[in-house]
Amino acid sequence: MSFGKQNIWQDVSLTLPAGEVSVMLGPSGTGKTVFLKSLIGLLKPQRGRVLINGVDMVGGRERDIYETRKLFGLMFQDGALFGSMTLFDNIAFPLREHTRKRESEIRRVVMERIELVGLLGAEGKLPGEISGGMRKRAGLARALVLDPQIVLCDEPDSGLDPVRTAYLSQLLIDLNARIDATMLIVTHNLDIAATVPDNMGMFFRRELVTFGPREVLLTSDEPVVTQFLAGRREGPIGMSEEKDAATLAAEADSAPARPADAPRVIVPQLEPSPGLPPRAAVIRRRERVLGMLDTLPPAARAAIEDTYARHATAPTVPMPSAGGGA
Ligand SMILES: Nc1ncnc2c1ncn2[C@@H]1O[C@H](COP(=O)(O)OP(=O)(O)OP(=O)(O)O)[C@@H](O)[C@H]1O
Repeated sequence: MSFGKQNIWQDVSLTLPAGEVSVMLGPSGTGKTVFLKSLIGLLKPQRGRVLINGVDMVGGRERDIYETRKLFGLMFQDGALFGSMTLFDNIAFPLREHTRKRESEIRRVVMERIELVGLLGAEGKLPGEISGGMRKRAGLARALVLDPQIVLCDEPDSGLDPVRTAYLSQLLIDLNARIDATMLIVTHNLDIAATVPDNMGMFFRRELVTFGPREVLLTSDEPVVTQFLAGRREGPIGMSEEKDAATLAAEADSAPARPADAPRVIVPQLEPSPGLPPRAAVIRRRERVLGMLDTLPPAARAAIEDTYARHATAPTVPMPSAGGGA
């Protein structure tokens, strides 16, 4: 994928596991948003394919691409709401644009989604009258009105405080339990990364460094991954994305010795709130991941075996249900 002479990334190859939640990490400017836009055919890489239900979103017929786009729910960074419309009208917008549903049916769907994201009572407000967290949840509600099979969220946490981010994490997992959609979340938030996804990937140096079960990235020894997860200055990621070899060497000389291979603790993944159905993705993922164990690095394998050995008895991670006025 390039813009003029600027190469953003290349050789990106992955399959998003159906119905599972995946998170994409990577320093700023590595092309994560460009990647999301490529998935829906809004940006077209010079080479390669993006197959969604057999339709190539890069080289396919525009008509097919247009139809396939309806499978997606998109939540962009700022919620991308129309400032002059109430939350209700904002959330109803895709239904009015893309369907011939009657107003009474639109009202039913919109109110259901508003309840899902914990915004009941705020439907008559304008985007400017509510907090950033509420705007994000409204953006999520709007992404859900057309019953998407694939949900793409671009930095849903940006600008949220840690508590709101925790609510949002729970909301994303609850959503997956309810609608069983394939979800891809781009985030810089390490708490979301640690607790939400089934799978994780990372962009760096114009490529996809890794993509696979969460345990692979969370136990990875790749310097770029460990630096990112620890939020350290020392490492290959610099202020303008990449450090040169001389800076790295100087850093290595002056760096205090780090404790040798301190065991990495993998935080348990969030479970749906009480009262919700279990996530269908969990069962599918278990089979898929156990089937690929032999291909994974030893640390990831051990972590996965450990997770599944404890899973039957593991307590759920208690989180309050998403609600309240973020
Ligand atoms: N339509 C476009 N035309 C030209 N350049 C673009 C376009 N869209 C994105 N870029 C460039 O592509 C690069 C990657 O941008 P992108 O927004 O995908 O990064 P990102 O990884 O999502 O960053 P961040 O984490 O900061 O949001 C940037 O250098 C950006 O300027």
